[in-house]
Amino acid sequence: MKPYILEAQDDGLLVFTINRPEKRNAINYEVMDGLEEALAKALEDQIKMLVITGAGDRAFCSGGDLSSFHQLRTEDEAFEMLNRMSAILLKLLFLPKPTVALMNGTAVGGGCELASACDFRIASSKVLAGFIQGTLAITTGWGGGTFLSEKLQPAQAMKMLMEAQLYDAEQLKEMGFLQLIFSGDPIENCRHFLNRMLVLEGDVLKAYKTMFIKKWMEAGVEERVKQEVRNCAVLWQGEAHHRQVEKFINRQ
Ligand SMILES: CC[C@@H](C(=O)O)C(=O)SCCNC(=O)CCNC(=O)[C@H](O)C(C)(C)COP(=O)(O)OP(=O)(O)OC[C@H]1O[C@@H](n2cnc3c(N)ncnc32)[C@H](O)[C@@H]1OP(=O)(O)O
Repeated sequence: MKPYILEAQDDGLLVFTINRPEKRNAINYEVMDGLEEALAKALEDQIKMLVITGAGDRAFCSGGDLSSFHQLRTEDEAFEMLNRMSAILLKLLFLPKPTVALMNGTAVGGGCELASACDFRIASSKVLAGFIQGTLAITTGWGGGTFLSEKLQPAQAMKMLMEAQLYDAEQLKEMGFLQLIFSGDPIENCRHFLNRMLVLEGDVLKAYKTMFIKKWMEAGVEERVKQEVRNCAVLWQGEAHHRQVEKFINRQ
């Protein structure tokens, strides 16, 4: 089974689906390859918007693939992976077209970082989501902390990062993380959410998005993400982090 699906639809939507439901759509290197492919495809003229979602109804994305990334022991090894994924998420943030995290299910850790890089987050009413990295004795390491601090009120962003817990859909909307809670078919609800935007010319959408990109560039987002990656890589090599990940991997 291919770990991702990329589908360009007639109305200009490009839909990227992480297709690892049995691993709760955890991100491994193949999913990263897929995201890079999607971001290149999204630049084509006929594409108006990019939607990112997960297969199945359990998870949007459970973050980094812990079995695979647990092999990375040192700061340098962690840095390489974190740096690659942060570059992907920066590209997503700076994509000159609107992007949507269509949260069909739970989003944990890096799954929330992926969602934070998108312009809109809409979620099924059953969703739980949170930046639980703190419980693994690391911080966000893909740029998500920086993105969140640009998108939420500072105190809300800080609370979400520092509490390192999962919240339900109502709480996420209240905090400003979600723009819409839906029940029923995710893609139908996503189309409904995007209806009015999709009828506009692609150049209009692009011009508005560019205004925000300029703001983020002026706010030094790129440099702040680099610092976030470096900080996380240092924590990654600590014993406390490896111990917590082993606990998850070896749980019964
Ligand atoms: C590494 C980057 C870092 C960052 O920079 O942000 C992070 O992403 S840190 C966060 C890493 N993610 C996690 O800690 C989440 C771990 N997973 C869970 O807490 C739960 O699985 C879930 C996401 C809440 C879903 O729970 P549930 O629906 O009950 O499913 P299971 O727990 O039974 O899992 C089913 C299956 O999937 C495997 N799985 C789940 N998440 C991951 C993951 N992140 N990496 C690898 N594999 C994962 C889990 O091991 C089960 O597999 P099997 O035992 O083989 O069935």
